[in-house]
Amino acid sequence: MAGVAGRLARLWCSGALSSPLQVTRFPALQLHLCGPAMRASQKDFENALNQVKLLKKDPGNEVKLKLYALYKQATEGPCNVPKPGVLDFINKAKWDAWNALGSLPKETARRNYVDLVSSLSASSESSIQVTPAADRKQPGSDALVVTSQDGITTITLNRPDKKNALTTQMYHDIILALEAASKDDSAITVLTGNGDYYCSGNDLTNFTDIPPGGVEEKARSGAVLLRDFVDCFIDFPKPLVAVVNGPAVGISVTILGLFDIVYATDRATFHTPFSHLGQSPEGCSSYTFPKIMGPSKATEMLVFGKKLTAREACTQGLVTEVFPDSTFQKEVWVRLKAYSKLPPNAMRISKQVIRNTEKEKLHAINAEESNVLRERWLSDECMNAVVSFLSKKAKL
Ligand SMILES: CCCC/C=C/CC(=O)SCCNC(=O)CCNC(=O)[C@H](O)C(C)(C)COP(=O)(O)OP(=O)(O)OC[C@H]1O[C@@H](n2cnc3c(N)ncnc32)[C@H](O)[C@@H]1OP(=O)(O)O
Repeated sequence: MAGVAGRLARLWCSGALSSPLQVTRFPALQLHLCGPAMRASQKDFENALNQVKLLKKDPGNEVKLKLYALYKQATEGPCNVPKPGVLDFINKAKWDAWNALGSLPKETARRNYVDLVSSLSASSESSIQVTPAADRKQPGSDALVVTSQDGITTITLNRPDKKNALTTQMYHDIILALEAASKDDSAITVLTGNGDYYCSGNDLTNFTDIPPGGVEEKARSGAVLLRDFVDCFIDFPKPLVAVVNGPAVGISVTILGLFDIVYATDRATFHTPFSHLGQSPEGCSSYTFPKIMGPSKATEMLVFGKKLTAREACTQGLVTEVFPDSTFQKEVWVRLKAYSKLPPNAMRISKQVIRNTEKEKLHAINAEESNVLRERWLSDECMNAVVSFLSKKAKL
């Protein structure tokens, strides 16, 4: 059984158990009948499906099986598929869990799924808010989770096993999420990460997906994507807040100069090792960093790759405020919820007054940085650095 549990845990981590599993064997999680007044709406159910992706603690295999069974019952009804063979351990465990729900009505399964996820979230110390805006289209993959609640739209990088490195798909999804957030009824937008890292920057495996046009075409399309991505941050009309939950690397650091507020845990570090990687600064940092911290401190970071602690980054103006890691999530979300109740139009207009004079300049800088980086990506220095990382010879 330990072997099966281990394999299930690995499958869970890999996302292969697409939707998790509750059952009769666990009295603490008894299923209950509910009347119309206690119905879980489809929206509640979808929220719970999103919420489960953001659990900070692994809930364990038994709970995952319960989630799986409830999900299947809620979406497909009673189990009437053939029982897997005895040696097909994983599918048999899943089938047993689903089958144990018998003729439990779909609606009750849905309610129980929502309740179970809610109890798990309450005990997982996660203070990420996870109600999607009613009409928001969710990103194409689980690597980005967009939620909206209490006047705050939160975009969460959700690849904790890869330190939230940004894939090409994630850049596209963040662009779409920012466009949607700029038009939704939230007052504030937040970018944060799930897991121990905020973000480890560009996913270096992005460089391995070479199109038929070769590396030149790859560099060209990368530069266009980079420019579009950074343009969205330059133009974002509402207060934009980074909740930096852990170390930040590369482009996740450089774009902080385009945020309005940066809150960081004292566990966070800020690292832009562009020379080490044969690359050059992006995210308008060649302009914003010298402006924020003065040219020599900016040079230490952007040219020599000096890694800053959260407190150093705060002293130098890149970070607004640093919080102890133990109270970080609680303190930050209490603060943001209070800010989100301020009149939204006034906040938007005040941001414009502060930022608009710089916009044209920032767009020009973004275009220039993207062009320079396009050349850099074709350099031996950059290619060697990427190959070293991918062959596990080098790490920052
Ligand atoms: C189109 C726009 C382009 C914009 C360009 C932006 C430029 C940049 O962002 S430059 C910065 C690029 N980032 C890096 O160079 C970071 C590389 N990663 C590391 O050095 C280390 O992974 C780490 C210091 C971040 C963490 O080290 P740690 O020992 O704690 O964990 P690992 O075992 O190394 O990582 C776990 C897992 O995650 C994978 N991973 C982490 N970061 C990246 C990344 N940036 N790209 C691809 N993969 C990454 C790492 O390989 C591990 O994967 P496996 O478990 O499969 O080995």
